[in-house]
Amino acid sequence: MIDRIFIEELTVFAQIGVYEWEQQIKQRLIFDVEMAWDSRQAGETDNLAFALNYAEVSQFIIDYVESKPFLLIETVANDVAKQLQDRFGISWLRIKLSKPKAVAQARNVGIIIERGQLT
Ligand SMILES: Nc1nc2c(c(=O)[nH]1)N=C([C@H](O)[C@@H](O)CO)CN2
Repeated sequence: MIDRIFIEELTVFAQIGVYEWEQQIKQRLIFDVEMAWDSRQAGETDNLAFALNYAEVSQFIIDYVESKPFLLIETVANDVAKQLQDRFGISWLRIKLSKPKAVAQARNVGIIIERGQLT
């Protein structure tokens, strides 16, 4: 299956980081997400019920990441991937998670993960 729903540059303000000073502030994380989804039924019926609702997925990511503190971006990416797969029935996804202010000399740093199988 080759269809994908994507979300680009979803911004979330999170308590994230390994250092003491990072526990006191919120920092910007940016998500780029690609999710495999068979879109044929939605496309044939024009019915959102058969679609992977990107608005719902976006809101879930925001609520989840804002709900608790994290140390590593690895944990955020891994947890969000697992939650999305379990809650929305997504067989494969790729998450690029950026923490743009983390290294002053770099434009951006982050992680890219893929989970599941492209069927
Ligand atoms: N691979 C990682 N390296 C680092 C992380 C991380 O989450 N994953 N985090 C930090 C600090 O929190 C940093 O962002 C503070 O500027 C350092 N390295």
